[in-house]
Amino acid sequence: MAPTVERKQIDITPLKKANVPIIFIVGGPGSGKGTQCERIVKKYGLSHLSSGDLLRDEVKSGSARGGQLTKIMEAGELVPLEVVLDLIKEAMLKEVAKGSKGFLIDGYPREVKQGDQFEAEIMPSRLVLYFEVAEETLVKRCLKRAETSGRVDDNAETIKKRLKTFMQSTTPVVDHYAKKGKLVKIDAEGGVDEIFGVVQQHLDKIFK
Ligand SMILES: Nc1ncnc2c1ncn2[C@@H]1O[C@H](COP(=O)(O)OP(=O)(O)O)[C@@H](O)[C@H]1O
Ligand SMILES: [Mg+2]
Repeated sequence: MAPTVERKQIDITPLKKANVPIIFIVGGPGSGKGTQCERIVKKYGLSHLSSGDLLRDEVKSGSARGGQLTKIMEAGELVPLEVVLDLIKEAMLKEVAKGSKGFLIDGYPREVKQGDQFEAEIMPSRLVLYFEVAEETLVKRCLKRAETSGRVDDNAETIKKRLKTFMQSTTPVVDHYAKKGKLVKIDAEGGVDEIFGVVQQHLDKIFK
């Protein structure tokens, strides 16, 4: 039984007051979530919060919790929901204080209960953008990124585990939001510009 993670008491009233659109960005490792989020931020001025980046920052902080996190990430497994959710909440509050127009929550949810917990504690997401890429393409892209990323989890062995985690835990997220009529599935095999063209067709409807 995983040790229960103590929750921080975080007052999210400012988030509820701001009531700006929240978009979940879902996709396998190397599916291009981060790349497309950069384009979206440039065009729509939204706040981009990557769960992986927030976790890596926590690891870099040298905190005791960071030490535990890096082991889980190197194993390609999922970090406890509560840890990620509290990091995201704190980051969202900082953004809202600066007047955020909306959020791209990148790399979260990675399992159905994460999405449900987020929506129960904060507010429902407006849309779920799912970047769909074939497994072999994901592996190729991650190995290519490994040449420069310096990430502890960009190596052949961990990439395989992350893929397994994605197939097992995250693909159910896609069906979960498809059933809610909130999923936009985007073929992300092609070039960055072509994919971003499709992304804009969906986001232009929300952000004038
Ligand atoms: N929502 C999450 N829940 C649990 N663990 C997460 C979550 N997001 C990221 N992680 C951890 O951080 C690692 C890297 O995530 P990320 O940077 O989003 O990878 P990528 O961008 O390649 O998909 C994941 O393999 C996992 O160990
Ligand atoms: Mg990423």
